[in-house]
Amino acid sequence: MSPQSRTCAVEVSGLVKRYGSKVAVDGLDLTLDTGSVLALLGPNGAGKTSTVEICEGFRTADEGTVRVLGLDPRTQGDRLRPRVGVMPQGGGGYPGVRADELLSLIATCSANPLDPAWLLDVLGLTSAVRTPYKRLSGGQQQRLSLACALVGRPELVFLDEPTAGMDPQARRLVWELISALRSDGVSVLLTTHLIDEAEQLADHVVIVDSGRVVAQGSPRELTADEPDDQQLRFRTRPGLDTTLLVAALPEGLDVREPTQGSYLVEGRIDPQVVSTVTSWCAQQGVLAEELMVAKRSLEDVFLELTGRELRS
Ligand SMILES: Nc1ncnc2c1ncn2[C@@H]1O[C@H](COP(=O)(O)OP(=O)(O)OP(=O)(O)O)[C@@H](O)[C@H]1O
Repeated sequence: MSPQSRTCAVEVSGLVKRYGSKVAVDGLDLTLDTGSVLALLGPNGAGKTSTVEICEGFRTADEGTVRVLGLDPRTQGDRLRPRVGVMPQGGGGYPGVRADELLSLIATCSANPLDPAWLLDVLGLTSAVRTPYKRLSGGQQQRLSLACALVGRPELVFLDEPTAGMDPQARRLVWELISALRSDGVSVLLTTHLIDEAEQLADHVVIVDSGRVVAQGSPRELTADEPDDQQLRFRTRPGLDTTLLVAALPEGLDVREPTQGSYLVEGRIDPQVVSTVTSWCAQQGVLAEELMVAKRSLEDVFLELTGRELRS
């Protein structure tokens, strides 16, 4: 898409959100292109939900500007609501309401809703339609919440941790649905702390930590899928002196032991490098276990940028 024809579903600039002395969002910028999927990826407490809830109009920003479908969510919410779907974190249904009742109620608020029965079927909830909300499993509540976000045929959906608490099968189903939304031209802004979710779904990933953007780009850009930017990983006895290995490897390759017994060789990995590493291990009298060559993951990118693991 040329820059001229690019349109934005969400534009956030210089966003700041404070709770008392706590700065939850600290000058955050992001842009969601129309018809694409943006993943806001970060650890617990990074400021993802605060950002999304400001975009949804549920919270007020302390500083910065937010435009959603060209409108201000705080003052023009009435015009936005019919066009936007929201899946909040943690469900939010009334304890006694049945799945079909809740979805039908929300459908009546829309001018041209999807068929609730069809949507419940797509989301694998047909057997639970008459179950009260409080008796649904966490994963079923999540899927019902997603159905509520989608039943009004929104142009834009906000999904806050959409697959939290789901089993792998349900997670796969939701991923397929999000991909289908994208194919239909719906814009999606989702939050997640799951690397694979961001990698699988997102056109654009914004990595946040402590309320700030630490990196952003497509998953491919962020992991720099270049031949010179690979890793050879293996596990063996902790604390080996890698000086001789570094000397035996071609210039430009780096060897580290980031966690005990887990070794990383970084740079251009070719067959000769693999051979040198296994020979060195043999000289040390150790076996290189779980040896693999891979590109950098988003997890590695996060670790490099923040010095912490994403799940911490
Ligand atoms: N209503 C509130 N009052 C006070 N502090 C809050 C409030 N809401 C969030 N915070 C704090 O602001 C910071 C950012 O929280 P936020 O929920 O936006 O992050 P998050 O990235 O969505 O985290 P999670 O993945 O756990 O949902 C956290 O330190 C949190 O404790």
